[in-house]
Amino acid sequence: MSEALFEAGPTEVAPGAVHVPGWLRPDAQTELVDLCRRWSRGPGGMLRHRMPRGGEMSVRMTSLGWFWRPYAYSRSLPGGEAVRPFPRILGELAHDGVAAAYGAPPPEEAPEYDVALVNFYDGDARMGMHQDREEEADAPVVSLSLGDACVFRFGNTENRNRPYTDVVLRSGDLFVFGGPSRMAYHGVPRTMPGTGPAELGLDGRLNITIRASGLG
Ligand SMILES: O=C(O)CCC(=O)C(=O)O
Ligand SMILES: [Fe+2]
Repeated sequence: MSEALFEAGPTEVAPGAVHVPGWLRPDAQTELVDLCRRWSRGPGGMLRHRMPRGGEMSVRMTSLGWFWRPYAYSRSLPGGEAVRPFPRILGELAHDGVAAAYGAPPPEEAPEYDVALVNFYDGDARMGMHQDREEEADAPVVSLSLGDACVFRFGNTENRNRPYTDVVLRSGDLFVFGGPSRMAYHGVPRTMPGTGPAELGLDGRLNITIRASGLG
């Protein structure tokens, strides 16, 4: 029997880390892929960042709201150009995503979502285990996946190693990590080329993480 016969609800992978499969309807996925294409054309474009030790990331990335590079945010792009403003739709998706994952929207006084990183993975791209720690606010990170599925490794807050849980993130899935899991190490050991919905017309995987920078 195919597992697709069962409509999976939210699953808590670790305290404060919740996976909601199939959260984005197909038309919302299409709209987001179109927006990602527009955002990736600039300013800034899709960059493969250089790591402090010299290697290049295999993932291509564009920043919205604040510019991220290993390992800091800045207000403008390296050339001095302004970063593309944080799109209102991503603020709404972050709010609704927190509500869907936790069963309650962010509290009134919660820090404002103001930055998003758009990651593009071709079939060979991956992301090593890391913490999202450049933010100064403790709001949950809201992650949306589009296109090819991937293995998302969600670990512990101590180090890059076990214990961790491997979760398959598919197109339209929501993953929220906050509270005791906000500083958990996580990464993408591999994608699964050719597994995205054909109608998206996307060769590869896009991931959008929406965050509160706390940088004001
Ligand atoms: O691609 C993903 O699912 C995770 C991306 C991520 O961890 C990040 O952008 O910091
Ligand atoms: Fe991350």
